[in-house]
Amino acid sequence: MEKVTSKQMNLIDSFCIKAIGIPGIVLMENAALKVIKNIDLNSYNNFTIVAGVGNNGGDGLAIGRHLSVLGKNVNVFVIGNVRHGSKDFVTNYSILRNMNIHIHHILEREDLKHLQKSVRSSEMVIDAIFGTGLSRNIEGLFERTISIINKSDNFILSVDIPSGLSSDTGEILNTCIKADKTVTFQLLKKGLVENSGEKYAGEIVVEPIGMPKIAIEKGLRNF
Ligand SMILES: NC(=O)C1=CN([C@@H]2O[C@H](COP(=O)(O)OP(=O)(O)OC[C@H]3O[C@@H](n4cnc5c(N)ncnc54)[C@H](O)[C@@H]3O)[C@@H](O)[C@H]2O)[C@H](O)CC1
Ligand SMILES: [K+]
Repeated sequence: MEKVTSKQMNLIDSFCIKAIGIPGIVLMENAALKVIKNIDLNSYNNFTIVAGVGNNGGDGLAIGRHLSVLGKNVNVFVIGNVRHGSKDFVTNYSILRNMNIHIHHILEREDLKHLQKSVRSSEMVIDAIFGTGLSRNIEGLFERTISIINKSDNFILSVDIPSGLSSDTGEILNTCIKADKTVTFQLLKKGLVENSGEKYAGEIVVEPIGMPKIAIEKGLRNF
């Protein structure tokens, strides 16, 4: 199976959006629905969603919306500065607010007790903190958040990449989510099957999200 780097994925992404005209929010919605497809909805009713403020976080918020609409109990946490949020993250953030779905913001250590309480009462954590945009060592509140999630006895499903794993090299950037399952979008990211990837990714499922072959070939030609 073809393995790609984050650079190649970004090329494919931007070709889809800019050259073909598939809006990023459409890809994000497709991604969210493919994660829902990989959740056994008969076995899980209580979820903790932990989202960063990039598009990986946007995926997480869209997943939370669908789970809520399906009648599941969902606690949504956002970590990072929403004002720095990506465009598509902000779209999904606003939708949740308009639906009066409470969003817990992890801004200081004090806020972690709400996360601790949530993971004690949930059965599954959706890890949507970082995806292919992880760019430096994870520290501070992000590190503590990952530790709380890893110590919980929840089933951990990572969106695209376990947060903390480099999608290019499979190295851990100081700490990493230890996922039971990773649903990765469209193509297998190199880091998932190299170095620490296999130890942290859990079961890997590659789910197409509607990217046309013409876009994929564009990205694969650039390495
Ligand atoms: N490629 C596709 O076809 C699709 C990808 N989707 C999802 O988008 C993410 C990639 O999103 P991106 O916005 O590029 O980056 P991330 O969300 O992974 O994170 C970037 C975010 O995090 C900040 N950051 C990076 N490193 C750190 C750190 N160590 N500490 C704190 N903050 C950090 C950075 O500043 C950004 O704010 C991909 O994985 C998919 O899940 C689409 O949604 C679907 C199509
Ligand atoms: K993730």
